Amino acid sequence: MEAYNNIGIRRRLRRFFRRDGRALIFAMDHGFEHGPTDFEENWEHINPKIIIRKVIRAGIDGVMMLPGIARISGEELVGKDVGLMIKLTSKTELRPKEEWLMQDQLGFVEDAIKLGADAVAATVYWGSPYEGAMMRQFAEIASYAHDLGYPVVQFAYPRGPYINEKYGKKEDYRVVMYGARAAAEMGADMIKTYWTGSRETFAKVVDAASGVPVLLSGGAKTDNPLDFLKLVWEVIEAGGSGAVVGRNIFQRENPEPMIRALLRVTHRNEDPEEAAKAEGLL
Ligand SMILES: O=C(COP(=O)(O)O)[C@@H](O)[C@H](O)[C@H](O)COP(=O)(O)O
Repeated sequence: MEAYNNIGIRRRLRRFFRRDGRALIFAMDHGFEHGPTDFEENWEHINPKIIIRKVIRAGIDGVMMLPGIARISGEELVGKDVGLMIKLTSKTELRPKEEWLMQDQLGFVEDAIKLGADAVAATVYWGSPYEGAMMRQFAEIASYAHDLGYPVVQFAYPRGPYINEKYGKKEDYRVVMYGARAAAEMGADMIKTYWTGSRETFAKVVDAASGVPVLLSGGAKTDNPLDFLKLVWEVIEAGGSGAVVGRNIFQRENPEPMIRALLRVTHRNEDPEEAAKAEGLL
């Protein structure tokens, strides 16, 4: 059993990562996690079928979404060479603010498998008063998924009152590094986390994960596409394994050139300015 499920995990992880060990993954959980207003900049992308068609056409390596979005846009993914990651925890911003530090389970590993997932994902807010509940939730998802040969991705986000008190912000490299390390120690197969502000500090986060791939969590859309390309370039230079990007893709009217430029930076180590020029972004 052990040998079988290990092979399953490795094969399924490769559906996201190219031979260079890097991946560009499109994130579309915002309608739930931030609310549909995130799509107002480019309203047609509220329809997952439309944006998923575009990101696949541009050559994205993988997509990440909640179970219902995978159900709605499922046809777009059939027969396509793209990894599917289903996220099984979330929270809305409608709940009382004191509970924003918790993500709850909204689906099950079996649901993700039925939808054709290649990996499942769950968030842990390291430093939250609900940290223990999210650890338990992650452990249950991981134990079940690993038994069946499915990789598990942790969105390892430091977030909580003591972090702000002690370090000033959740992006301080010491706490991002701590979260990534905790995710690796829990048995995550891939880690998604925040930018720490510099290549040197992000490299320490990568070191702390000790071989578990660390991907950037994109963040808010930058006005200038070049700024975001530069950020992803820094991640790659720091030893990061790529990026999981939502708003910098779906909030752009024409996301395909941006995706192609991101792929150039991620997989060809292309200079961000050259990549932007090549795709007509400058
Ligand atoms: O993790 C998320 C939210 O994080 P957040 O609480 O906004 O820090 C997701 O909704 C997104 O998948 C993630 O932020 C990646 O999308 P972008 O940040 O690139 O839009």
